[in-house]
Amino acid sequence: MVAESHAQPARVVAGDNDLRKTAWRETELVEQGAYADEVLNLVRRIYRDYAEPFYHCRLRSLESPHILRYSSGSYYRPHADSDQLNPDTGRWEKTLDRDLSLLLYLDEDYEGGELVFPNLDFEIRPCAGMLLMFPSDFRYLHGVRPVSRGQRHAVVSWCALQGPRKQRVAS
Ligand SMILES: O=C(O)CCC(=O)C(=O)O
Ligand SMILES: [Fe+2]
Repeated sequence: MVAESHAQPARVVAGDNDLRKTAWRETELVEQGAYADEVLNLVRRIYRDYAEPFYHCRLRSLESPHILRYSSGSYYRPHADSDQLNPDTGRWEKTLDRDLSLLLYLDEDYEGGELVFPNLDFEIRPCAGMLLMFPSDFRYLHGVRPVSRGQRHAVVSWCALQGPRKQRVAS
């Protein structure tokens, strides 16, 4: 599987049921309004209570979490959260200061929307309350299959870590 650069035209070339669309993603960003602080505190707590002891690391900085809404037809093509493929060299380059990615899922009642890790030959159907964390680099290329019914929401967050292990968190 070869990931493509972020610079993709928003043109649909295939049916709803696969990831062969040229737009990088089709998702909606949910306006968090008065809940933004609560979401940020929740995510900070998750990093502190789960990520730090598991990865033996310390948080350095945290981006404001996003909440993504996937309605029917929404999808996210395979991508790495911190790295981009340089089309000239064919090599992955770290372009964003992110070490760990966090996904927290909010819904049960939808179809499609599986999270796929093409390089790991692994996919999972998120359910409400499921928490996933993984290193943000190209080893953990991931994407979301099109949702075919209902709505799927995900809290998405990325953090940078302190210290020498920050470039590549052990899996
Ligand atoms: O919605 C998901 O399961 C993944 C979202 C994602 O990969 C991202 O926002 O970077
Ligand atoms: Fe991602």
